[in-house]
Amino acid sequence: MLELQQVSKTIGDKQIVHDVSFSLDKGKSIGLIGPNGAGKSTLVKLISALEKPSSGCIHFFGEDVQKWSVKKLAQHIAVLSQDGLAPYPITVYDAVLMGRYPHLGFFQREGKKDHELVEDVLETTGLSEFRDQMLDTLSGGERQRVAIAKAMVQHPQLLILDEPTTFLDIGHQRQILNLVQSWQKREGLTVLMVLHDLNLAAQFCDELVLMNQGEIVNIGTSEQIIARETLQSVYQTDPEIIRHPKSNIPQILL
Ligand SMILES: Nc1ncnc2c1ncn2[C@@H]1O[C@H](COP(=O)(O)OP(=O)(O)OP(=O)(O)O)[C@@H](O)[C@H]1O
Repeated sequence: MLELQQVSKTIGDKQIVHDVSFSLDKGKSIGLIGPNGAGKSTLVKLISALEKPSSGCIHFFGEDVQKWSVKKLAQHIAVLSQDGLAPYPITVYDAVLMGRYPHLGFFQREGKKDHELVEDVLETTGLSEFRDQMLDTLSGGERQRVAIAKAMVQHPQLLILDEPTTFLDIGHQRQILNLVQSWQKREGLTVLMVLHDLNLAAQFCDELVLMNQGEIVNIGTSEQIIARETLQSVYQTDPEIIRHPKSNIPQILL
């Protein structure tokens, strides 16, 4: 569904992303991990066509995303940044409804179906009680949930999340990732998320792509990637690897 072929990005004389190739199947989730400055956010900007690669190509269902209009991009790909939605003075309901805009025609107003969808999604995301509250009065965690709700009504095929848990407490981290995971399983959503927390990445992603210095170091399951030698060389630290008592997934103790 998503395929990157030898994608590179150079800014000035600095090569930020170098020769990156991987593919992502429909309905799967990939965790993009790696140390600070590895090139993860830059790669996300390239995939979501916010930036152009210097060389290589990115295909979505066989089409070059760089050639897509902004509207077509928004119909297929939703991107969530780490701080969620900007705190504009509009209600939660209106902010979520904006997720329908890419699907409306020129000058077309939202219809009954759009409003029903917003109601459903507010319910699913536990936001019904906030529907009339202004976005700029919400906490960071609540705003992040509104961003997920808006992405849900946008109905993308690919959801990209750049560090979605940065400003969230552990309860809300789990809540957001559970929401994304159940959406993925329910509707076959494809997910690409940048995560610094390797324990969450191991628990919530089907596959991990480990980057360092602009390049892919390794791609595999958490079993393959969350291994002492692999992490030691990339992160310059010596973590203990243990097993999650319930899921048996490898987890890191620093
Ligand atoms: N516009 C730019 N001009 C120059 N250098 C840039 C630019 N954008 C990114 N970089 C550099 O590219 C490298 C990769 O940045 P990027 O933000 O993609 O890394 P990252 O893996 O997301 O890092 P972090 O985990 O710290 O967010 C960094 O060294 C950064 O300074």
